[in-house]
Amino acid sequence: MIEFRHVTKRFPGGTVAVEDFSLVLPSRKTTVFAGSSGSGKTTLLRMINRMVDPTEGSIEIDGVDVATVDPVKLRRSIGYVMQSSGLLPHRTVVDNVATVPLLRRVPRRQARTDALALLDTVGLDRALADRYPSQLSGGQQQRVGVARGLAVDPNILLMDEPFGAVDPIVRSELQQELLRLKRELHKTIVFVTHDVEEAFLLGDQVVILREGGRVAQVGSPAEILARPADDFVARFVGADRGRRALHVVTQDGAELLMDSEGRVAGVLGHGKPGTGEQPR
Ligand SMILES: Nc1ncnc2c1ncn2[C@@H]1O[C@H](COP(=O)(O)OP(=O)(O)OP(=O)(O)O)[C@@H](O)[C@H]1O
Repeated sequence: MIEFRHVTKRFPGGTVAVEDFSLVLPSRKTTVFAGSSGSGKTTLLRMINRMVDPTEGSIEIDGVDVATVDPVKLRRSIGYVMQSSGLLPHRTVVDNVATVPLLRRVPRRQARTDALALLDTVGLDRALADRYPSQLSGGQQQRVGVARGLAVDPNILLMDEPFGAVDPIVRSELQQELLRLKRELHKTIVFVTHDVEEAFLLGDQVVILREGGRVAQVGSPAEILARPADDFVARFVGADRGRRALHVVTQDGAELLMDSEGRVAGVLGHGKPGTGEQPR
C-alpha cells in the first residue's frame, strides 16, 4: 500500500500545490485523483516516485519511506504513463517498450521478447513493433505508453491523464482495456484525471480534490454518487446539473454506472449486491 502522511508541497515562489494531505492507497486497487486544473493531482502522483519531493510529511510504500530510496532506482521500479505518451521518437515501438528493462541490464533478446508479449497485453498488433511512434495513431501511442509502464513488471502503475489527448471513442476503448488489465494484472494503480466519469469508471477509491490538494471527499464511486459530501462535490460529480447525472444501479448483483440517458457507462469493479443506488 501507499501511504501519504501529512504531505505538503510548496514550490519555490510560494505556490502550495498540496497541503497536509494524508491518505492510504490500498494495494492492488485503483485510486483515482480527480479534481479541476491546479488541484495538485499531478504533484501528488509525482511525489510517489520522487519526481517531486514533499516539503513536509512523508510517503511510504509498504512501510518504506520513499525519501530513503534512491530516486532513479525508485522510478525504474514504478510504472509511469503520461498524457503525451512520452515515447522516444527515434526509437521503434518495441525499443520504446524495452527502454527501462535495457537500462536495468535485461539481455536485449529477452527484453525484445518481453516487449512483444506486452504489446499483446495492451491489445496492440505485433506487426506494429518495428514502427516509429509517429507512424502510430494517438490511441496506439498511448497503448505503447501503457506497455512501457508495465515493462518492469511494477507493483505500482502511475497514470497521469493517460487518455486525455485522444478522441472520445478511442478514449472509451482505452478505458475498457485498462479495466481488463486491472482484472488480469492486479496492480496498484494511481490514476489522475479531471474527468469525473472516467474517475468513477476506473476507480475503486476516488479522491475528489479541491485546490491545494485538499480532499473534498474520498470513497467508492457508489458512495460518492449516493452521498456527495458537500455542494462542491455535488457540483463536481454533476449531481445538481442533471446533465451528466451519473448514477449507479444494481442489476444481477453487479453495480452498473449509468449515464443520464440510462445507458451503461461502465461496470463498477467492487460491487456488492444490494449496495447500489437506484436512479435519481
Ligand atoms: N514545478 C512547479 N513550480 C511551481 N509551481 C508548480 C510546479 N508544478 C506545479 N505547480 C503549481 O502547483 C499547483 C498544482 O499543480 P498540479 O500540476 O499538481 O495540478 P493538477 O491538478 O495536476 O493540474 P492539471 O490538471 O492542470 O494538470 C498549480 O498551481 C501549479 O501551478
